[in-house]
Amino acid sequence: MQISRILAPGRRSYALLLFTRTAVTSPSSNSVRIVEVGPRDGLQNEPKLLPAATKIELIDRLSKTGLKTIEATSFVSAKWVPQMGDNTEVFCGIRKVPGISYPVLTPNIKGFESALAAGAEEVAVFGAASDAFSLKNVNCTAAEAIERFKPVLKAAKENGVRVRGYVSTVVGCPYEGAVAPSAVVKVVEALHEMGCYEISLGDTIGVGTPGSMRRMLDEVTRAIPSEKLAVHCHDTYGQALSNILVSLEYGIRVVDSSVSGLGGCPYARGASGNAATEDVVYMLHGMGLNTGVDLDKLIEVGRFICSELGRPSESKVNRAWKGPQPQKQ
Ligand SMILES: CC(C)(COP(=O)([O-])OP(=O)([O-])OC[C@H]1O[C@@H](n2cnc3c(N)ncnc32)[C@H](O)[C@@H]1OP(=O)([O-])[O-])[C@@H](O)C(=O)NCCC(=O)NCCSC(=O)C[C@@](C)(O)CC(=O)[O-]
Repeated sequence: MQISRILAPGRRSYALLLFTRTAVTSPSSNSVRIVEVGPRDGLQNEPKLLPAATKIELIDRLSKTGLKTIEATSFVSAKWVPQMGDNTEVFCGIRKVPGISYPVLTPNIKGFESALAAGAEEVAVFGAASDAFSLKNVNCTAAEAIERFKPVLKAAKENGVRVRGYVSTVVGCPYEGAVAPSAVVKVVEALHEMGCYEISLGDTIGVGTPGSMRRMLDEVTRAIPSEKLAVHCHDTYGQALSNILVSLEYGIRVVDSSVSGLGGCPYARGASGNAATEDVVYMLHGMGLNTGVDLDKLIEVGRFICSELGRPSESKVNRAWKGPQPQKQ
């Protein structure tokens, strides 16, 4: 699979072409699951409080696009992230479609208990590979955050709730700069051992490049199988799609993205939105990979939320879209 590793650096573009062919012809690797993070990651940084009804409508519309995972909200402190203060109202207000998972973020047992009371069946804990970011984001070090997750994982197991894990700052930290792959491995292994069914690798501030992603993925995929991994690429430096392509090369088949590229982390200054879901889906479909997402419907949802927010879409595909492309005869 990782053809680039056996080719000289100058020949890596050929490697990607070869990889694309491999992916298209191998049925087992032909599908990619998109984790839509727009309603949570996309909106958490919005300075103006959005009505819960708009968030509910966004999620309900996303539920009709073919997406199978839609991160709905987070059960964090409203003092820290005011935009998520309506978590219970939003979570209870959405029309849950059978077959779609609606995970919510829970930083500690308090958040987990509130999420459980609201009826959550999947939660996500979020750690980081750098202490400085962790301290700003959740007010404790990376190692202390892992300790806070232990009771969450225990309670989740007792209640039949699935837990996803996040690792932020996997290639760069807004406060510490470049992050060593070994620091990422440490947190990934801890989350994996603790029982997270999947671990999402977050380039929180979008500074990664195919080079730094490869260096990080070389080590992480040696520690745990790529089937357990997802990528979460912000697009601050315009590298998100390239970085997602690299992760596909490593066998990763779960990609986080945000409709119309909404988002950013309130505790990572300068971070822009995630890779836009429309752009990711367009790229994957163009590679012959299946996402189950109806791009036309997704475009409409992107236009809906951007009109609610009063700004243009960050998705190039959404801005350019003129309807479905003609099919080859
Ligand atoms: C984690 C805490 C709560 C620690 O905050 P703390 O102040 O250290 O917490 P504490 O345990 O000392 O409690 C202080 C107060 O918060 C309350 N509290 C305590 N826990 C909760 C909770 N779960 N829900 C609601 N309230 C809570 C608690 O009850 C108490 O209330 P008070 O007595 O002052 O009235 C805080 O730092 C926090 O909420 N941080 C949120 C950070 C956040 O949401 N960041 C964005 C998400 S992460 C992200 O975007 C990155 C990601 C995932 O997308 C991947 C990537 O891009 O890299």
